[in-house]
Amino acid sequence: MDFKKSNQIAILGSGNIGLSLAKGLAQSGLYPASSITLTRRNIEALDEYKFQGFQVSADNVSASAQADIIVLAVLPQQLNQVLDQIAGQIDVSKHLIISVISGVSCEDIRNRLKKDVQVVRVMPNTAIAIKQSMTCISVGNASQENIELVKNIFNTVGICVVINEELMTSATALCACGIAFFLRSIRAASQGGVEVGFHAGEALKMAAQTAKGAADLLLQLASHPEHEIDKVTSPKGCTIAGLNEMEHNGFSSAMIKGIKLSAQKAGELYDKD
Ligand SMILES: NC(=O)C1=CN([C@@H]2O[C@H](COP(=O)(O)OP(=O)(O)OC[C@H]3O[C@@H](n4cnc5c(N)ncnc54)[C@H](O)[C@@H]3O)[C@@H](O)[C@H]2O)C=CC1
Ligand SMILES: O=C(O)[C@@H]1CCC=N1
Repeated sequence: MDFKKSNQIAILGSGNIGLSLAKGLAQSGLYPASSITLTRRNIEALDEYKFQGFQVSADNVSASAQADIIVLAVLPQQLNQVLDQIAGQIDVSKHLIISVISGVSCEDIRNRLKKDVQVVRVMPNTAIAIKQSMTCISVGNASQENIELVKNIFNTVGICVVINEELMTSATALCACGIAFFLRSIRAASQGGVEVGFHAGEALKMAAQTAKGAADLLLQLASHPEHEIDKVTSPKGCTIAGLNEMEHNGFSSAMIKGIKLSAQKAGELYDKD
């Protein structure tokens, strides 16, 4: 199968992640807006995207028939209805299915759709809208050519890694939910900043840039967090005082427990029947 840039993508379920993906793809230049069909039940909510050149539709069946790549981006509890709708349209020699749905295996989708259709499971995060997603991929039964195609797409809108499918719910917690966890940390830091004297707007900007700098220290220097922390904590200084106070209040423990619970919950979202 030869998927070219001009080929058609249908995103079934254009909510938060579906639209973030659409924005990232169009911004990347890999797929122009005109090659992407966005579906949802109430298409008036997509007027802004129609204006930007995306195709919009309430009809999953015709959108799937016209597409080469079908992205499943509805909630787990909405999936079976969508799969049953489009099953008759699936052409195994043409279609590639990309599912971003948490807790649903490639096999679950093949069992409901068509046994031999190629399905890849992908877990992006909302930073895909600005081409900064950490995306995990499990390749299912896809051909090497389609695996390369999917890797190319998700490397264009961020960074992707291929992982075993049994780790996909863990990836959901760490990377997809992770966006919310880090955003809440930044928000909390900004609230601390207000307590020590800054206006809310400037505190948020200062906290966000500080978080970005911390992440880039790790990414650009391939450094370990504790190595970088050791450089900040002067003996008897204010950093270690603040850091230890946070740890006494369960900072690391709260993050670890939250990620574990999210991963567990991600595995319980889909009811096959
Ligand atoms: N929000 C996120 O950051 C991420 C979400 N996911 C997964 O993506 C999926 C969607 O999540 P969200 O975007 O957060 O949910 P959402 O509720 O914002 O989006 C789902 C969209 O599907 C539409 N929809 C429902 N039934 C439909 C149907 N029959 N035909 C067409 N459209 C239909 C809804 O109107 C809604 O716009 C979930 O399965 C979630 O696990 C995966 C990675 C990240
Ligand atoms: O909260 C959720 O269930 C979805 C999956 C990952 C991010 N949002």
